[in-house]
Amino acid sequence: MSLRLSDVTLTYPDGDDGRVTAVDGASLTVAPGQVIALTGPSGCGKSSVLAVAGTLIRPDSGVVEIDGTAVGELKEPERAKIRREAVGFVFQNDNLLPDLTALEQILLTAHVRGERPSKNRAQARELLDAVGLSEHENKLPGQLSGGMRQRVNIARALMGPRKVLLIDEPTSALDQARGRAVVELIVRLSRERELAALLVTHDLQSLEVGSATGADALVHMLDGRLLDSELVDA
Ligand SMILES: Nc1ncnc2c1ncn2[C@@H]1O[C@H](COP(=O)(O)OP(=O)(O)OP(=O)(O)O)[C@@H](O)[C@H]1O
Repeated sequence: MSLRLSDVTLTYPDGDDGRVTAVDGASLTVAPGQVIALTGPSGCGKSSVLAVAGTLIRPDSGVVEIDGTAVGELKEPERAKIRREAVGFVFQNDNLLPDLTALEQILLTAHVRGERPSKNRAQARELLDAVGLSEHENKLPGQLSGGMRQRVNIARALMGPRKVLLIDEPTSALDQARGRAVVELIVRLSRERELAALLVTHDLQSLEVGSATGADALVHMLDGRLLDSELVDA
């Protein structure tokens, strides 16, 4: 399994000597090529699940496995390596740098990993092609529409030997048609590349769970708990 959370609990200090429980005993398995959507009210813990799954935060208890490795037992440099190489993040804002072209935005990820851009140019071009932007590789973010920028963002998240894709509200800045196209793109690329994808969203209209172009399952979250997790925990 590419991503597995077993009985994960995460608390934060509440600023008053106490702790707030953001994730409460969450168990979830996402297989390669599977897309699980996670939804629930604001503050229920969705982003915290992504942060734990992506090794950005260590949980208080429980096990997180990425591509079969229990990442909680690793030291920080090893966790950082897995995060840089195996995990792609897509956040709601595209966070593109204003002075880099679409191609350069994607190459930057490899540059951060210490690789030479020339080595990765072919993969970056292939990713731009996969998101339908090969004719726009030299454009700056200011010359692209919101939907195109989000597609650059997705291509950037896929650069490298990815196993897991973690996506937080990718459609919130888009209208419904573009939002649906972005979700379809995430689903198609995750299946083609056998990525385990966990997609946080409020936008259930863009989802079409169970259809050919939709997520494989929808998991509801409330007060830190995954309500339907048995559906996908087999
Ligand atoms: N860094 C932090 N320090 C303290 N409490 C936090 C921190 N981050 C999140 N929380 C709290 O943890 C709980 C879960 O927050 P989280 O952001 O994971 O929820 P969410 O479902 O993603 O919300 P939203 O949909 O609004 O983004 C909330 O009560 C929130 O206030």
